[in-house]
Amino acid sequence: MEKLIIQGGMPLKGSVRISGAKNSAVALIPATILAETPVTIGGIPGISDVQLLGDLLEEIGGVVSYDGQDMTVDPSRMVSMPLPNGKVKKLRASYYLMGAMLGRFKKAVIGLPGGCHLGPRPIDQHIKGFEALGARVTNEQGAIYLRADELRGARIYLDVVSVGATINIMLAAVRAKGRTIIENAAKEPEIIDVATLLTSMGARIKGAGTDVIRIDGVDTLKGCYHSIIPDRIEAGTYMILGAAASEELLIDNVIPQHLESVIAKLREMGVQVETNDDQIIVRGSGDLKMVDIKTLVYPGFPTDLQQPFTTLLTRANGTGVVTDTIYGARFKHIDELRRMNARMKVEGRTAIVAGPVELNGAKVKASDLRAGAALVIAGLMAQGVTELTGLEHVDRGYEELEEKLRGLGARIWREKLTEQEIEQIQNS
Ligand SMILES: CC(=O)N[C@H]1[C@@H](OP(=O)(O)OP(=O)(O)OC[C@H]2O[C@@H](n3ccc(=O)[nH]c3=O)[C@H](O)[C@@H]2O)O[C@H](CO)[C@@H](O)[C@@H]1O
Ligand SMILES: C=C(OP(=O)(O)O)C(=O)O
Repeated sequence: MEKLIIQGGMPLKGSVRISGAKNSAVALIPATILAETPVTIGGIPGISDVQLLGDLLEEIGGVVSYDGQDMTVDPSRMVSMPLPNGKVKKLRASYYLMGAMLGRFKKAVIGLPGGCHLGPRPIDQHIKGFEALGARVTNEQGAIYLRADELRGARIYLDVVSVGATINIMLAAVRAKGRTIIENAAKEPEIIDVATLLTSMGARIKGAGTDVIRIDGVDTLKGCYHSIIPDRIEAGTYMILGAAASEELLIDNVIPQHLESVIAKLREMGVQVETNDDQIIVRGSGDLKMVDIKTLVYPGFPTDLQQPFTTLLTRANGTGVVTDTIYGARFKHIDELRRMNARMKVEGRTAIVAGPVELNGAKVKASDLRAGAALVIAGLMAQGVTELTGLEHVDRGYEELEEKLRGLGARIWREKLTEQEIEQIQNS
């Protein structure tokens, strides 16, 4: 086990290149199951969720190679091996194996997924979709059993706008007989990315990126090459860092349109943000105006950036209200930020932040992925040294975090935890 040591207070400057999108990669990799010949995806980020999914595809007979950029999956010898336990429980996105294996093999057994603990993460809409397509779905001792004699297209109205359910239903429906219509679908860029891959594989999908998606099932899908979209959440994290602790930060390999809500919020605070085709430049400013944040489905403010943005608000003047309408309990970073001198508290689905305050370095723990990002930014803003544990969460989503930050002038490195520190963490 390791900890990150962050020596705060260094002014950051320079440019950072954004990796491929985690939340696309974790759906694109399972989608390769649906093909009958090898699929290559370019720009796959080197993060632990990717490693786990690669291992899972190998468990079911896939041949997977990854050179740190391109991942090639040969799905030709895959079988519908049950995966009730083990690695499926370590990440949320293992639920995409349900849709993909159901689509290809008409059966699957997948343990209920893990991922960040953000409060309840139900999958009732995924199951409703699979059932509408003709699958029988049962939960037996914590594993979901899916079986179908054949999948038939259906009209499915999602009761809640869900990224996971939209993608999972799309994965199953591309090889169903006839037309599927998903109404009240989510519109996130990652959904368009998955639909683009599936279309290159031979699927017939219209409307991805709008709230009605039409899918005409096909009998077979073939291999192809697909280039992943840049990670808008990683980009947003560096934009927030740029506003919080840099003179000027250039964020390269980004699609600015994916971050309009974040750009607008930063500008509302008085941060200078410039965009061009595939870059964003953020200039930190002395005085920041306090703002309220409310997370919403895309194109609203992303829940995945709520936690890092809360850290930035500690520098702003006044009192702000942060509301997470997607995951109302996504506030485990607040207590840790308070250890660093932040003035904030949680009230129901909101956090109240008062600023400006000067953050102090402290020993803190990441409870989940974006809480980790929030604390890394806090550590870089703070006076003194911050020691961050819980790095297994951060490693799920940020490729080469320390390397990228050191490239901007940050003093940040990893150290092994002592036995005494490991014992303290295990007892806390
Ligand atoms: C809409 C949204 O912002 N989705 C985010 C969510 O995706 P993720 O795929 O985890 O969540 P969904 O988009 O599926 O869920 C959105 C909301 O619908 C609820 N729900 C979902 C499925 C279901 O069957 N039943 C149900 O009630 C969820 O509890 C949540 O409140 O977290 C990911 C990781 O943090 C983000 O990358 C996604 O952008
Ligand atoms: C919470 C996240 O990931 P996951 O849904 O995979 O747990 C995230 O990407 O912020």
